[in-house]
Amino acid sequence: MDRLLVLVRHGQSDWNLKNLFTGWKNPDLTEQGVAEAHKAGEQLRDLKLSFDVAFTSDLSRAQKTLDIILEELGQTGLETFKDQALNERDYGDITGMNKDEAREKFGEEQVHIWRRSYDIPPPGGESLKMTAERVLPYYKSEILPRVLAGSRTIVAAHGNSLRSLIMDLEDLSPEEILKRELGTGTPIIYRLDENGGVVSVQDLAD
Ligand SMILES: O=C(O)[C@@H](CO)OP(=O)(O)O
Repeated sequence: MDRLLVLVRHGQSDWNLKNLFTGWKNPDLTEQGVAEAHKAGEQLRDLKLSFDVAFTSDLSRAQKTLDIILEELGQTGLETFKDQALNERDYGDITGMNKDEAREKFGEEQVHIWRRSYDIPPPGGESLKMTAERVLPYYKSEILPRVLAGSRTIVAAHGNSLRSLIMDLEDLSPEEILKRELGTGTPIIYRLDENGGVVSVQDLAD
């Protein structure tokens, strides 16, 4: 049985381009982001992959990325579940702030801690651990059972919601996940065993 799980971070958003903390805000894809989503779809098509079910967040940059990928695969109208459990990590009070300006104001180290520590949240926002605490229950109750039943599954979501899932899938330590950066619009292809363990992983960025 093909237990296929493809994860893809949305293409570049307007706020990625402007270098702003984005979180739960809802900027659109840039032209480059749209192009990245088309490329992701083409890459999956070249690998002759297709899907039985899709999952995405409540945010349009991820939904549009998924739509474009499905269009490239000739699979528009595929059964799709949208849920805010897959949303980006909430950046709280620093949402909308420029990342360079935040470094000037709060210091390089503090901003790095807010962006990449495991369990220290930015003020009023979510840490990666808190993000995992909503992503993983949703993954385990809604996504994984479908993958294990043989439904080929694609998940279009966000840098940090996917990092929290990858940490669990690949059994990474908080130190290891800190260093893991996900490219915009770049699919990662997993094949799972009957218990949900990873048999193989192929990051199309490599
Ligand atoms: O701004 C954000 O919401 C995220 C993803 O773009 O940024 P970071 O890389 O700081 O986690």
